[in-house]
Amino acid sequence: MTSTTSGPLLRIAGLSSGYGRVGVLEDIDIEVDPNEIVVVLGPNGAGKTTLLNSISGVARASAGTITFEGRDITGMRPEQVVRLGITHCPEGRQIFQRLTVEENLVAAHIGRAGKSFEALRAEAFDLFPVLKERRNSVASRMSGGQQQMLAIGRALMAEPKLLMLDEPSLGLAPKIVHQIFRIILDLSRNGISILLVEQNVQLALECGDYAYLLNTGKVKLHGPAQEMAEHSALSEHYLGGASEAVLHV
Ligand SMILES: Nc1ncnc2c1ncn2[C@@H]1O[C@H](COP(=O)(O)OP(=O)(O)OP(=O)(O)O)[C@@H](O)[C@H]1O
Repeated sequence: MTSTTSGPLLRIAGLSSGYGRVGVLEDIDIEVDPNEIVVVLGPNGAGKTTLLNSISGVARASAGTITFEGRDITGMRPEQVVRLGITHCPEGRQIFQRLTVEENLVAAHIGRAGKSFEALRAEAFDLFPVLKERRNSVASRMSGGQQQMLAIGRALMAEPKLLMLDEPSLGLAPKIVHQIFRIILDLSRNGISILLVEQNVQLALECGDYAYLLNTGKVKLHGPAQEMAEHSALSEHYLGGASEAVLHV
């Protein structure tokens, strides 16, 4: 296992994966460059979450490779993957509902790259001042937007080089969604690469550098986000259930 810093940060080549004997992804190629925001779009059941689960070691690869910073991480356990600098912020947030903001942040600090808990907490509070205001509040008492901010704040406590966000805008009011997307842009400007699964096609493509469209476990379309945005009518149509033939145009 050699490690190099040249080339993409994350390279997925010929990946097929799933859960037990259930195959979901088939022959997927995806790359994320340093400082890039890569968007993954697709209808329900397309395999977007399974892609993130495959990278974080939750879903098992049956073929292909996942390489991070030149190191083959295929088949690594989730805790090993986190320690290498990949953090998965799952759909539905999955914060500890009964714990306070502060306790949630403490639980997520793994001391990966040597920054102290206090330094990382200060960074999270700078990004999300509401978390500082509500540091002693129990998570379940907070709004959906605040809980999403806590979920991202928690993910940052592991000092990721690559942050994977699964539908961070889900169920949130438009004003909060814009706030979350501004934070995502800030994170990428601060050197964190982002792999973003989103149903909000328009905002995701405005924010992203490159995008992939998944359906039935395969990459159907990919390209620079701006070019993909020109396909947005197609994507919207697609998200409503267009045929594969249309997508191959
Ligand atoms: N733990 C699991 N075990 C078996 N099959 C699963 C499991 N999780 C998901 N699947 C199946 O894998 C397929 C892809 O699901 P996945 O959650 O990756 O899609 P998605 O694109 O993220 O969809 P959504 O937008 O609804 O979250 C679906 O057919 C789903 O039923």
